[in-house]
Amino acid sequence: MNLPAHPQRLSLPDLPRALPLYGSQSSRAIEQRAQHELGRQHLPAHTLMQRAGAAVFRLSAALAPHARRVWVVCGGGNNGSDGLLAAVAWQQRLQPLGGQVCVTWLGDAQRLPDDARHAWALAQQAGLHWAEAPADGPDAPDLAIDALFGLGLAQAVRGPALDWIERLQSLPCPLLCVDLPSGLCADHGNWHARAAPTASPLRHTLSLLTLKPGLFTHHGRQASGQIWFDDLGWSQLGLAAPGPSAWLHGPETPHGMGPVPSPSLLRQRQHSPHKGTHGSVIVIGGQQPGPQGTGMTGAAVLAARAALRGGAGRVYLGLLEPAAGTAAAPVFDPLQPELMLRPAAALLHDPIAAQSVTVCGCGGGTAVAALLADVLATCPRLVLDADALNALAADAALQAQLMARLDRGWQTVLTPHPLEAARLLGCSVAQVQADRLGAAQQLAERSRCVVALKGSGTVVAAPGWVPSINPSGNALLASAGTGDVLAGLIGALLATAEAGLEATAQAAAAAVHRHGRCADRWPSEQPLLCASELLNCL
Ligand SMILES: NC(=O)C1=CN([C@@H]2O[C@H](COP(=O)(O)OP(=O)(O)OC[C@H]3O[C@@H](n4cnc5c(N)ncnc54)[C@H](O)[C@@H]3O)[C@@H](O)[C@H]2O)[C@@H](O)CC1
Ligand SMILES: Nc1ncnc2c1ncn2[C@@H]1O[C@H](COP(=O)(O)OP(=O)(O)O)[C@@H](O)[C@H]1O
Repeated sequence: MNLPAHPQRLSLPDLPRALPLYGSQSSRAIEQRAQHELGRQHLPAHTLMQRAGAAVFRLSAALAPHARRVWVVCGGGNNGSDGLLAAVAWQQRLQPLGGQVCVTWLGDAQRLPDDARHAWALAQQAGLHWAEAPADGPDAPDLAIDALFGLGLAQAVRGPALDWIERLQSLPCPLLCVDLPSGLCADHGNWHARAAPTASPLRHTLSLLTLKPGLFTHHGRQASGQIWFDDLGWSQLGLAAPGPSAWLHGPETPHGMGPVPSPSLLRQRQHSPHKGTHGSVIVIGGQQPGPQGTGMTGAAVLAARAALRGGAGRVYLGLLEPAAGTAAAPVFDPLQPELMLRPAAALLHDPIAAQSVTVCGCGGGTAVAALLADVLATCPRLVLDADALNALAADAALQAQLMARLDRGWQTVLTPHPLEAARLLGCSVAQVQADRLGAAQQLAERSRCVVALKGSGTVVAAPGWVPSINPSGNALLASAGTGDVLAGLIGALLATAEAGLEATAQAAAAAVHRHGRCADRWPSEQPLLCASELLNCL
């Protein structure tokens, strides 16, 4: 048998290059092409499945080399057949050692696809031990393989599989999920069983033939654990793949352009830059305390500081006017005196606005709505965040103004979290989360903007392009103010980017990646990362 190359450990977040992701439909098309080509080359029937089974066995043996009691849970489709072949290989290994493989099988022997029938026959010959559940106590499994459902999971799981999935995901031993964790939707990262699994360092997923987008967004990262990839020899077949459903962001950009130079690289290359070389950023936001005492000045300050730390040469902070009878705006930021504070309206009417990137909305409250038409009309390069997005969602005239910006060659980046995206799309948060790639793309097409839909696996989309999923970041970022830091950082990277939609999308994706990587590099002994600490890592 032609053995596949070793499974490759995906070292997130720093991939050497962007990786194509294929949803269930394109994965099946790729499988068909591979099967056809293998047949044309006169390789034996079931070669692909044999390779998949061998890859599962090999990786599981590497993860748990001393395992003696292996529980393999198999479904009645081809995911299950990969599991059955791995179970047979484990049986051959463990028999002389006195160990045991226990197989739980959910299938109908009368209605099996071709590959699965073959695997079933091999499993019968091997004399595996079949049971509804593994032993408990001292004989409990020390390795488990989840081969219940993969690409074929069509709807919410019902019946005994629900209990098996729950049990698999909570075992105190290493678990290898075949292709996808059973319960996870390959296309969207939705969870179709009971409660989505909590994170576990014992969990691994080996994605076969293709990498699927659902592994990297919504519930995907948490449910999959460490992700591995084996292309089952696809790259050696020399066949053209269909266009990817999405990209997993890497240093080579997803849309075929060269790498985006970071401001620090620019500085290294040039000897005599001046502050103008590194671009200017204006931050507009920070509603100040009104008569009720509520204010959000800090959000705009975070964004402005992030723009500075992100490499912008000059940063202006335009705080929204205080309401009559309330305290005057601060005149400078004592912790970051480099920031230049001006009233927001004055900045908008200064020629600086035409030459800068404007980040608008952080902590903007209700006050930002009054300025938004002016911002859309005067700022050629714009990042809209938070309350600017909410104001936009509530006003059709502003939306029309936003859409028209691209005709002037003006670029806009929208940075919604799922609730803001739902408001903009006129749907529910659940609908956004159920198809994050689709929601981001729809919003990008509708608004004619670059969109960064935030959350686990932030999606960056632009009109007419294949979206990308960001592989960096973690739940440490789930705290107030980290989004403001991201908005400021996008502003900084845009300030030195080329003009045009592609360069804008690249800069946004690069900023999202850098922001997430700070959280990934945060020392594990420090359990909390607040937004102002995040600033120090940019
Ligand atoms: N396409 C590929 O990329 C390759 C696929 N292989 C494996 O084959 C898998 C795809 O095989 P299949 O198409 O047979 O799909 P699966 O094996 O993932 O699932 C299909 C089976 O699950 C049942 N099922 C689906 N949803 C259910 C639900 N909600 N509740 C209960 N039962 C449900 C179906 O009736 C069917 O019996 C991949 O995930 C992978 O593991 C590998 O063998 C080789 C390459
Ligand atoms: N679980 C998570 N995994 C990765 N990134 C996350 C997670 N939760 C939040 N984030 C990131 O944290 C930031 C939060 O932004 P946002 O919701 O706008 O917060 P705020 O408005 O309080 O600043 C976004 O960049 C988002 O992608």
